[in-house]
Amino acid sequence: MIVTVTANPSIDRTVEVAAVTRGRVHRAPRALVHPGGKGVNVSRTLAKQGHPTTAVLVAGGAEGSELTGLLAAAGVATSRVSVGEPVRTNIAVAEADGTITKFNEAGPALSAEEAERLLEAATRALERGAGWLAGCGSLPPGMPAAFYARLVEIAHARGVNAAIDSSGAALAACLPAAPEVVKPNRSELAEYARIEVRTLGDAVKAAQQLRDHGARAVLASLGADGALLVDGTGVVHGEAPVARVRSTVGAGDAMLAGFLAAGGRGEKALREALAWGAAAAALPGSHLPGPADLDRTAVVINSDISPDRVLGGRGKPAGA
Ligand SMILES: Nc1ncnc2c1ncn2[C@@H]1O[C@H](COP(=O)(O)OP(=O)(O)O)[C@@H](O)[C@H]1O
Ligand SMILES: O=P(O)(O)OC[C@H]1O[C@](O)(COP(=O)(O)O)[C@@H](O)[C@@H]1O
Repeated sequence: MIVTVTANPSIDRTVEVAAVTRGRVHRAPRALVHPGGKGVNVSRTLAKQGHPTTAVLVAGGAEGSELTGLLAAAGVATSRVSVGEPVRTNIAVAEADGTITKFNEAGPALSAEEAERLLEAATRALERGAGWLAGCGSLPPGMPAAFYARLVEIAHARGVNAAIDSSGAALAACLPAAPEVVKPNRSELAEYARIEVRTLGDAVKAAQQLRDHGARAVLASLGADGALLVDGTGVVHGEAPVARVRSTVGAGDAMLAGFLAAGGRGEKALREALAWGAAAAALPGSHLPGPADLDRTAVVINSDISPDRVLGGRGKPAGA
């Protein structure tokens, strides 16, 4: 069982347009509406793949009921903490060339009492039996940055492994609690290490800093350049090309879901993570992959990593 915790879930709306021109009205033929938030997406992917999961989340207002209704319809078990303010809506604009522009609301502020109830709900879910706890996404305004550190401590006190996917102060603050894995993307690596992450070597350096400050392993997602796994045994890089990228919204969440479903450590889990992340990138909106969407044969693992490989390009050395 994998328990996910989402302190700041969302309703995700994706509108598809041919191309964006700033300052113009765009008529979108359709909008896709999905339950959102990083932990919610990890649980949605696991459920779709037939893996036991419970999504612990805060959900207020009519939007909160819509969110839990959508999750029930998708067969995702939830533990809902009702709060005063309504769930946020996040908008993604998908252009025909694969460019995604996202507008994420800050989300409703939680009171200290609501934050405590979320931790209690997570604790109860773990006590029903879990191998992993995944704490994912931004924290709502006013939530102490130490929230994820407390979640990791709650997991460890019950012999449960902890994975954290967050950014900024919330990511930094969880490290002393020694989560088994953190999952930054390229910009989160750069923000944490305060360096420009231009090459694979830069990404490895930034990931090492996260390990130096407490993370046991770093699963760093690098968009079209795949992902790095940096742990106590070394560094592995892998990738899985996607013929047509439809929407990368949720790709990082699907990737973390694959990693945890495959045991949460080592090259075998990295392979699964890459297959699930690539499958999500090939699907529109926040659609997440089921078993039939996975192509494990597309995954390539590079044990000898090329530190000069420029990210965002296709293998060109830095300065070339
Ligand atoms: N353009 C792409 N081509 C192939 N795989 C992709 C692409 N974009 C994302 N992915 C897959 O999804 C994972 C997560 O994407 P990324 O954008 O790095 O994370 P996040 O969604 O957390 O920002 C990547 O590590 C990769 O496996
Ligand atoms: O909590 P944050 O950082 O605002 O992110 C929330 C958004 O991230 C998502 O979970 C997608 O995540 P990724 O694109 O990083 O995989 C959306 O469903 C949601 O709108």
